[in-house]
Amino acid sequence: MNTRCWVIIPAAGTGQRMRAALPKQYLPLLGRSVLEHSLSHFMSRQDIAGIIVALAPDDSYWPALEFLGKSSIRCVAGGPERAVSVRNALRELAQLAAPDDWVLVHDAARPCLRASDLDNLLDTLHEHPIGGILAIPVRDTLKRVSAEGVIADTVVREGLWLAQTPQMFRLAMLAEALDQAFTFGHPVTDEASAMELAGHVPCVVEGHSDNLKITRPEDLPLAEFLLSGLNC
Ligand SMILES: Nc1ccn([C@@H]2O[C@H](COP(=O)(O)OP(=O)(O)OP(=O)(O)O)[C@@H](O)[C@H]2O)c(=O)n1
Ligand SMILES: C[C@](O)(CO)[C@H](O)COP(=O)(O)O
Repeated sequence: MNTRCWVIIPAAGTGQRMRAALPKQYLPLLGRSVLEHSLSHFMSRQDIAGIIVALAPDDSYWPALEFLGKSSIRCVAGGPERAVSVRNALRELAQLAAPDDWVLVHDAARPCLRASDLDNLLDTLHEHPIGGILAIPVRDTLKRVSAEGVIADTVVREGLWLAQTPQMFRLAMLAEALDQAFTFGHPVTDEASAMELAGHVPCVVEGHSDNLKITRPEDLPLAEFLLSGLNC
């Protein structure tokens, strides 16, 4: 049976750390919004069955966006945390997809995803029983810093990776894992954390550091440089 691939784009955040006048996923980036760039990596792909975007319930920006293919995207109400937004989208997706279908969750705030990294993730994991994530190994020395702003200790960085998105998991497994995380009150900041808590062992596919998450003001000009250089 051919399993299909679906995409969930959590785009319901408020971008507090960005300190911008509007949610960071709607900030302009080379002539279109950050969100449109992130969506564009999936819109034209024949191997993506559909896209669900989780929007803030009071989002007034999405209706004003006009781009080719927008009407093919389903929208759901996001929640107070990213994981709730993803869970809401999974519930919508459960009406469209089969339990063993793949779901790729990709942050709206990651517009610089390389097509080659997405291809590599799909090619590496498409027959895997569980799935996994894009990630990059830590390159800097890591310090744990105390509340007083001084170094408490140095964290051994061997084996440490920075999780990115897309995070690619079997739909039913992920939905169950997220529900369990909420049931047991475990806050999760990514899908892999919920899968780990459920006892699964997600894979890691190495990506690139330019798949940055636009989080703070300095990230936007960096994304502009990367996108113009990568001709994404
Ligand atoms: N309740 C939330 C919070 C975040 N997100 C989305 O999850 C992605 C990663 O979250 P993050 O970078 O933390 O975005 P914000 O929560 O908007 O940022 P901040 O923490 O600075 O407010 C973003 O695309 C964001 O829109 C979401 O869909 N629902
Ligand atoms: C999912 C994620 O991008 C992986 O690094 C990250 O956990 C999102 O965290 P945020 O605090 O919601 O930005």
